[in-house]
Formats: sequence, structure tokens, C-alpha cells
Amino acid sequence: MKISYLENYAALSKKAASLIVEEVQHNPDLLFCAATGGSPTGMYAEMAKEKDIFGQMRVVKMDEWGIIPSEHPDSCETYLKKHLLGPLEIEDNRYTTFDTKPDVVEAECQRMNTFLTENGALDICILGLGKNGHIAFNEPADILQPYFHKALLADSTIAHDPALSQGHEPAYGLCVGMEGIMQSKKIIFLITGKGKQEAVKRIMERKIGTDCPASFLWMHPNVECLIDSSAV
Ligand SMILES: O=C1O[C@H](COP(=O)(O)O)[C@@H](O)[C@H](O)[C@H]1O
Repeated sequence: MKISYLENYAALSKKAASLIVEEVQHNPDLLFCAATGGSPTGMYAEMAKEKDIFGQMRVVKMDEWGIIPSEHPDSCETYLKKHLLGPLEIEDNRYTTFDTKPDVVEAECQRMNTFLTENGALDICILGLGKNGHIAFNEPADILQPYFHKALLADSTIAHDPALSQGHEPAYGLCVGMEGIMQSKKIIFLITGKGKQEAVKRIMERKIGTDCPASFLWMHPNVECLIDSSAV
């Protein structure tokens, strides 16, 4: 894992976007796995400044809160439309998404696993860091899930977005599994935001354990980890 410390969020966002632009220049129709949350928002805004080069890029949603409808203002779907798909003008035929309604969960996981198998490894996977060391919704546990799956959420994950508990508290999430992440050709791991010092310390021990899913990234050959001053 290549670690770079950036002075602030703006610098982290610019650096991350420049890494993506570089990849897209060589591989215009690459498959981009998109995280949500505060960490990648600035990076998406930087990418939007060069939107013309993203005319062929394909996007797949990384995770989604269970139960809440896709059109809910706090869904990952709404976030991606606002910050990535709209500004970069990614048409529907270049975007792969999934629904988390309880009656479709199993079928959606199956469909997403088929999609990932048929479309090969993700070219770029964007990851943020959960306060408890999670990546996507792969939460600390005795065992981790390799495939796209329904994930039980830690309390700290649900508490991360207070708006979510206003009548739509998600009991679970759907997300890409550890294999999907680890098979990615390039991972851009963004660590920014308060309350992550413990998780950062745990990662920097360079010991791999299921108590900190992010620690598995030490085994990946091509991770750019960008950390800003708010997270250390
Ligand atoms: O719960 C989550 O948190 C992480 C980090 O969120 P952020 O708002 O601090 O960026 C996010 O990357 C992850 O996708 C989500 O599951």
C-alpha cells in the first residue's frame, strides 16, 4: 500500500482525481466502483471539472443502505446521482446499480455477483474508511464475506449518518465483498474525516485481521492510500 499524507481535504481530493484521470486516459471505458459518503465528494467535484474525458467510463455502485428506498435523499443512489452520475453525465447504460428492498435482496446479490463475474475485475475501486475499520459495508467480524452480499451493519455505521435513523433506520446494507475489492486492479483508499484515528492506528500496525477489514488492503499490490490531516 502506497501511503501519501495530504495537508487537507482539498489536496486529497485533487490528488485522488488526478490518479483517476491518469487511469482513464489509458483505459477510457474502465469499470469504476463508486463509494459514497463524505470522503469521495471532493474528488468527484474535481473529476467533474474534467468531465469530457469520462465519456466512456462505466460506473458500478459499491454499496447501499438496506430498506430505505433508492429515491430517499440519504440513499447512496441519490448521492451518486448528485455528485457523480449527473456532473459527469454518465448515461444509464454505463451505470450498474441495485435495489435493497427486502423482497429483492437475494436476487440482487446474485445479479450483482453475475455482473462482476461477467465484467471482469473492477479497474478502479474507490474506498472510504469506516470509523470501525470497515470498507464498503464489510464490517469487522469473525469472518469476512468474499462476494456481493447482504451485510449486517455495526451501530457506528448506522450512526454515521444521523438522517438515516429518522424513520428509515437501515438494518442492513448491500455491498461488494472482499474478493471484489481485492481483485480490483487499482484501489484508491481515501482516509479523511474525524473519529478515524483509532482505525488509522490499527491499519498502520500492518497486521491483517478480520477485526479491521481495511487491514486486508496490505495484501493488495496496487493501493494508493491518501490520508489528510483531519484523520490523523
Ligand atoms: O459507512 C460508510 O462509511 C465509509 C466512510 O464514510 P465517510 O462519510 O467518512 O466517507 C464509507 O466509505 C462507506 O462506503 C460507508 O459504508
